[in-house]
Amino acid sequence: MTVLSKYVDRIAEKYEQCGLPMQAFSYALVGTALFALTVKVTVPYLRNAAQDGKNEDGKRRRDNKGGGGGSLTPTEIDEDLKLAEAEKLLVEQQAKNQKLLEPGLNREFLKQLGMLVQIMIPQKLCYETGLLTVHTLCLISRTFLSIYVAALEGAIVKFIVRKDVKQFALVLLKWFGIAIPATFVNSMIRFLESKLALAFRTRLVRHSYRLYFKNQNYYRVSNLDGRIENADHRLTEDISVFASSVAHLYSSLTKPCFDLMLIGLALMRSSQKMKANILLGPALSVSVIALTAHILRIVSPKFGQLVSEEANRYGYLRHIHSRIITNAEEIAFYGGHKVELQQLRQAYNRLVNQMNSIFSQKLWFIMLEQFFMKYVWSGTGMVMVSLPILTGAAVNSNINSSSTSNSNSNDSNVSERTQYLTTARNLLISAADAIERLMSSYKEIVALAGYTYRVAGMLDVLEETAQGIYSKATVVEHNDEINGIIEFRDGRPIAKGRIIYTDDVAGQLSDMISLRAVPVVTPNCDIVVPSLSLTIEPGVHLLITGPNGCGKSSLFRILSGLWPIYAGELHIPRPIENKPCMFYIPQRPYMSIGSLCDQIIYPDTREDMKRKNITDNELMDILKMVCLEHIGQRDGFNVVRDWKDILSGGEKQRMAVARLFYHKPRYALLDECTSAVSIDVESSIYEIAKQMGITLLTITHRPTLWKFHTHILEFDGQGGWRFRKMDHNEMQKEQFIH
Ligand SMILES: Nc1ncnc2c1ncn2[C@@H]1O[C@H](COP(=O)(O)OP(=O)(O)OP(=O)(O)O)[C@@H](O)[C@H]1O
Repeated sequence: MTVLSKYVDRIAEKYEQCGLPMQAFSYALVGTALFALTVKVTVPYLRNAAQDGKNEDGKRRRDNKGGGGGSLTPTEIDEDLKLAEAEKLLVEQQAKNQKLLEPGLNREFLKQLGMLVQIMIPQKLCYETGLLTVHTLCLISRTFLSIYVAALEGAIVKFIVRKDVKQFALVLLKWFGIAIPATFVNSMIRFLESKLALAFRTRLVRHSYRLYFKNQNYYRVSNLDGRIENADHRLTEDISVFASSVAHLYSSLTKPCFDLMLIGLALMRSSQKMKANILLGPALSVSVIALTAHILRIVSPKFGQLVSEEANRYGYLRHIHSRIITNAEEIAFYGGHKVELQQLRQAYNRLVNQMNSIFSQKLWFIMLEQFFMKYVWSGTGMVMVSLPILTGAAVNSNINSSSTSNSNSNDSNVSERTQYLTTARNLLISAADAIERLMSSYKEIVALAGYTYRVAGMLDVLEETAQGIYSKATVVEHNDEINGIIEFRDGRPIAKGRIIYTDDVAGQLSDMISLRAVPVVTPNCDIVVPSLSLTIEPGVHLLITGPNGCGKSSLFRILSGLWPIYAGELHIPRPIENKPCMFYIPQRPYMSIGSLCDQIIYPDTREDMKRKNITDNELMDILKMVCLEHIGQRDGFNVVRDWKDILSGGEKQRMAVARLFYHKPRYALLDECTSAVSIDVESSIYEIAKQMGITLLTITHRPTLWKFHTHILEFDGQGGWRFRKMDHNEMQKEQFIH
């Protein structure tokens, strides 16, 4: 800045020599700056207007397409249409997002923050309040130390002016002595801030993990509800940033407040010493600060909204990355890297755009902020410091008495004033620093509002989904009722169906599963089957068939309680801890992290296994039943491996069946779970399952499995179905085929 102003001065002098007055040069400079600012403000609007014009033009050309008026080629028109469609979707999405509450410094933010604080500090006396107390004490002592150091520095200058070497050395020693506790307190403040952030984060993580796993929320949130796109990002990154931001804000708000209070008092005291008006300086500074703060508040960009959007886009980028990692093999087989790369680039570009927009908004805001804080406040500070000397009674009396007093007393007065000036200057620098921190805390508070919105929003959604309240953009129109099946309230479908545990009926334990007029409805509110009624008892081995997408797997989702029941009644046995009533095996089995033993006993733990008195030998027997004993012999039961990659598709399916034999449930929900298993092993698996007394509910397209079932449920793909006992010929279907 100094170099620039010197340069400007030199140029102005040069022009003055050439006859151009300095004033005209200043006008030209200010005019250019104003012009640049006008261009900066208006160009985006002009650009938007031009874009709107272009869109209109494109629309007109598309409209003219039928009349043959446009000169575009069919490919260009196609591209144009696609772009317009994509833009429309984006605008709709943005409009929807804007309708939702915008994060910012408002009542909703305070409410959400209050709710999160209650989670982070659950009791008056807890670890977090202890940390907060020690932290606060450190912050207060740091302020006292700053004031003491400022006073010492004033005294040092006074003794230098007086040429008092002995006193100077003494005060300098004191100054060094105070440096040790001062630096320790500084370091302690940072340490406590980090500890506080970690403590808050731990409380929040524990709370949100508990919610995330309540009532299968991890499934519901991503499948049945559309409000949280990347739960993983919110549960990790957002919580961490929120906790750090709260802890940092605590110190960056309280410390400057203490500073201001105590420094203000110290300044007033030293003004009083100089016999000056103690209210004039503070009144002037308060009015200047209030005015500048007000201006900054008005022109401040909406940082909360900007930060929240940035976090959204960052989350989406991570989501695309994790999708690629999860589906790497499939993508590699398809050679889909071009599409995936494009998606990754698009996601990254969107993040970059958002960050660029934040940077450019910050550029002007920080410029204004710095101007106020560095120049306007410094000027006010100078006036404040000089006021007691210029208007102080001591000064006037000194001037009046100067003719009569001796030179010694004059020296003493000068040194006193120098001490006052040095101390006041140091205190003012600390005060200005405190106010600057307070002002920049405003930006942090607004950014915190963005994170609060994301974290509190996630907890709200988790609470709601745990209670079965979902919100998802459905493809169907929200009529009050769809075919008399789904009822909507406030745009949300109501799950009116009932789940009744069979032991609730007349207090008798029954193993029966019964559906009474239950519709099969997808999370998008598509009705796949309007009404389904059937009863399955132990020993009723049911084969479920039908075309793709007819609702076979959806029936299992309803039986397992994953999808809500919108009407009718579902009677199922009450689930008992450690003894599952129904056990589901999907086509692509899930391999957990851990050893071979962990794979077989999943979702049991080793402790559960011990409690059930199951030994490694029994596990080996189970492996033999599914023809996987060679894996047990090769790797043992305790070696941790990445089973997802080590086992082949068929082996993974057999491992899943091993789980079934370990748990021995009353009902097995088998969703094409042996499609990659050889036919002979598959038959033996079904035989063993029946011998164990497990009732089979099988979805399959393989006729070889028909003989293991007694009943059949056929979906026609149009919402119709037929449930009946299989006749003898159907059971022997395999023989006819061979
Ligand atoms: N999570 C979901 N959200 C929305 N719709 C879904 C969801 N899962 C399935 N559907 C839809 O529900 C319908 C029935 O799906 P379901 O998985 O039950 O089919 P299926 O009969 O098992 O088919 P397949 O034989 O191909 O496995 C399909 O139209 C499908 O698009």
